[in-house]
Amino acid sequence: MSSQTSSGPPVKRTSSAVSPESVLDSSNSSTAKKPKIESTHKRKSRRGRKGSKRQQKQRQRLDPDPTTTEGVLTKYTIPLLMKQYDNNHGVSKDQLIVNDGTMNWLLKDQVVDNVKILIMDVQGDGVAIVELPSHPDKKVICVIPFGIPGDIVKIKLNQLIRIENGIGYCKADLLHVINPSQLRLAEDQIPCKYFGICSGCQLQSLDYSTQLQLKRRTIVNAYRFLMDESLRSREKIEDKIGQTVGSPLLVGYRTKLTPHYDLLDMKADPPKIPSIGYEAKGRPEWRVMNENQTRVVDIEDCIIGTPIVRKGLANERTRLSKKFDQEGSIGKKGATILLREDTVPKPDSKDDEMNLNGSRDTDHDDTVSTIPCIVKDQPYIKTCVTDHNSTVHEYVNGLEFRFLANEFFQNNNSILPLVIDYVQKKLNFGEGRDSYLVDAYCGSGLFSISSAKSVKRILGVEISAQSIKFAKLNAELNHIDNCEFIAGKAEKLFDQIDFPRDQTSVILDPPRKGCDKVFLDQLSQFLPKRVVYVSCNVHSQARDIQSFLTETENGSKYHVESIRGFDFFPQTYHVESVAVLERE
Ligand SMILES: C[S@@+](CC[C@H](N)C(=O)[O-])C[C@H]1O[C@@H](n2cnc3c(N)ncnc32)[C@H](O)[C@@H]1O
Repeated sequence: MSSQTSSGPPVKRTSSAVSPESVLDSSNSSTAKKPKIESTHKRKSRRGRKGSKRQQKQRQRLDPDPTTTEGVLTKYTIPLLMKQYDNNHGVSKDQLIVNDGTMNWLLKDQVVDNVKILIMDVQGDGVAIVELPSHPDKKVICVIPFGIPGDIVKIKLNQLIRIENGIGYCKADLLHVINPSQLRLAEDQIPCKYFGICSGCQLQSLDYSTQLQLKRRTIVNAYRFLMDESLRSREKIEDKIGQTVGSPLLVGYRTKLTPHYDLLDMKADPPKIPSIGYEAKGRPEWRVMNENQTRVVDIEDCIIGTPIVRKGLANERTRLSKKFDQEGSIGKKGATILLREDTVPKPDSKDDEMNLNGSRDTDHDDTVSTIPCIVKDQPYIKTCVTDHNSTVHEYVNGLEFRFLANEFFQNNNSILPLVIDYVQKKLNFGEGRDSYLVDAYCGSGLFSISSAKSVKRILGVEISAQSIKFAKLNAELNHIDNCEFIAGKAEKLFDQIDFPRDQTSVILDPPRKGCDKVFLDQLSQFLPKRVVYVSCNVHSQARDIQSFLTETENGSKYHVESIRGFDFFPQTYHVESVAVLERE
């Protein structure tokens, strides 16, 4: 590790001991106040009854859903930090800035030196308690994107946000790393030049093993926060949370990117071509500082995209730039660009190749850009699809999946074989295909079709009629005749299920908000042998598992068998969590 940041003189690393385990220290969390948890649909109807949209937004800001990143920050991380600070430093929380509506303009733009980052929040931002030069008797909690625990940094205060009990926390920009944490990688080891400016990735300045440990810690903390202490200790939850499984690809893994641009840029006088990329985050001097930084960072290349998606980004940027030169605009709507990898058999002739669906290289004879690959020992090619309504083809463990380009499909093809293998083991199908599988929130049938050979019958349910159409097609393409798929809300499956419960396993893979209470109640009444809950939001997963085990008819007959993270999105804070419930 080098001991130098990108700008300024050589610096010494901080001597304070910082282990990956303390990246988000939660040692006192068992005493943190547990939030009052309401299921998502209850919150919605409560909101629906009261007030205008503005009032609802205001209330949401003051009382965010505890399963959202803002909810975790304000209801768990900040109270925990205050408690630790209280204990360790003898500083009363009376000294913290209260946001009474007058403080915002006093704080804004203050530059503070020698700020020590104490912990990292669930979104990968550093959090510190900052002594204010303007108010020597006061302190303010600051959330500092790209700060790492143990860093000593220079920051600029930004917006003060009011949370529970009038306490405020301040968003701040990391201006300069004065003394880097032991965890921080040297500048030249950070893979992307936009890191620190672009909001897309949060963890590139940590090595991969630290990223994985951090993601396990996110899961541990989510269960500490959202599950009752008595249930946690009865279930020995923390002992059951395994090491997070890494992605085989650390960059070049994302089969879908959706960069966007700001239409307002074109309204300037004279109009200018908008930046195409991702939202800007922070205004760092510690990385490349662009004086004219716009709301969207202009990204020429995104290293987490697969090679063909990266090529697609370059093509689309050239195409839009030419369009702007000719027409003075790149369009009035559709400010998001879809780039999705498609894998198809290599066409026999050049003519067929010209007719392929995919982004074209307008700098080189307008041909569709392709990258050769091998699928099932045959020559295939990859293209980058940009049309939302195109059918996309993807191969997982030799099985073919088709789906609409703008519908859901997992975005990291490299980790899917590991996840599918793990999930199938946990679904614990018996010998001789006498098991049954229910696939709730099944999308275009990834888990069903991957499991079809091991079970007698499968029933999948999914709210998107388009995805169900493709799930049926995918079963046919892979010569599978024991899967049935129905369109509708997940609970619809209980209307028609006739599987023997003792031989049935259920896989759930809901969207970020998690499951509805009505679904969990019916799942419990159905009483399957096993439940494997795959989630892209471990906080809603923890809430749902707490609710299933303690509030549903048969919940007490289940116990948590294991919980394990899978890193679908290296370099970002996201983690996918797979929890397994087993009936006694
Ligand atoms: C995270 S994706 C999982 C898809 C699939 N398991 C896969 O891996 O490809 C969640 C899916 O749930 C669907 N969905 C959202 N709300 C639903 C509901 N209430 N009932 C059934 N499906 C729903 C979405 O359309 C989406 O396809």
